[in-house]
Amino acid sequence: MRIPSGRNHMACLAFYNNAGLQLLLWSTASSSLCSWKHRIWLMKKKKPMSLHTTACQQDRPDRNRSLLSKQSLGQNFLYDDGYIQRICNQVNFDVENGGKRIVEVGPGLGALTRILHQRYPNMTTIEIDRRAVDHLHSHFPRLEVIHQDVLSTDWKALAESRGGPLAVVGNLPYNITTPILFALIKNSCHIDHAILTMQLEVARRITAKPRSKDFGVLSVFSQIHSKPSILFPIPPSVFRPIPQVTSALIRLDFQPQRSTELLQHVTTEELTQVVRTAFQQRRKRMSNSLKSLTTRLQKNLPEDIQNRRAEELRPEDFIQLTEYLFGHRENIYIPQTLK
Ligand SMILES: C[S@@+](CC[C@H](N)C(=O)[O-])C[C@H]1O[C@@H](n2cnc3c(N)ncnc32)[C@H](O)[C@@H]1O
Repeated sequence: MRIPSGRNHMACLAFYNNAGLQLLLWSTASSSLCSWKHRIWLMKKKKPMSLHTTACQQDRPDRNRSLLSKQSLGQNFLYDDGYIQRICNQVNFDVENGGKRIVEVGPGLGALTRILHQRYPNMTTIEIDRRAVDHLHSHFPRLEVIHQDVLSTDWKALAESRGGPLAVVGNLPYNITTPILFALIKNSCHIDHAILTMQLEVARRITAKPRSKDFGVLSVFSQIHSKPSILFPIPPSVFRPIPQVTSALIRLDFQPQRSTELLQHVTTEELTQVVRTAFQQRRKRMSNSLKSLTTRLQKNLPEDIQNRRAEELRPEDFIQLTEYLFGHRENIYIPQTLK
């Protein structure tokens, strides 16, 4: 096979994901000059590049080639400028203080940070990956980067040090999305709102209504503590490596006053026991699904509730049910939810 030396005839670009499966190849040359043989030869010759690398993009911090993504840290980096801009456009908070109360979770290579930090110079970021922390320090010397596991964040202390409830933003590591959400919910009085990228499937569970298949534990707790809404879906193609699932940007407006009022007679532990037990067998009648709990608490469910299923109750109904089961109220009235 004749190997052409036609580097000047074409510009071929190849980048692989970390499994070496994704390949994008394009050519600016005419098809006659850029034969498939030539392309394959170039692909073999070229060492696989790490993510985010093209010759013209090396000056962009979020197109850095030295940081290979780690699946274990849920590193699917945002790659599409249109979506990066759309996500950043949703953030509008604490402008007068340079965004002192904005916290980005998992900034990674800085796809969102690059834009947010320009507008909010006093924002804070929390990142676990040492390589990303070093990268951020070198590209954004004035950026506040906390090198730690977001799950060990003391949200109360952070909010107090930043002057009030926070706006938490970020493209979440998908492997720990649910624990992060529960940590935010638990600290909802220190968080004003959150704008987060996550799997569409999780976003649907957060916003699901009773009697839908997605309605469950996450829906109940998210909706007691916040007003959640899906802002827009995000296709897999805008991330590198490309994930297998569609994502979504979601906004949760925390409502600490409302949740404190709703939860004044029950503890979170009591509510958690009831909701989790009920949803363990979501299709069963409550007389069955809650049997272990009612036996232990020596309570009989009112007849009206016995035949209902967990997925038919609204979040506030679970609070009433918990109050009743733990002896904080005599009667309960749970209306039938509309189909
Ligand atoms: C989905 S990537 C998002 C990166 C970047 N924001 C973007 O959109 O391109 C998730 C980021 O969270 C970081 N991360 C993963 N687990 C973390 C944890 N427990 N605490 C803090 N950061 C974490 C990863 O290192 C990674 O940078």
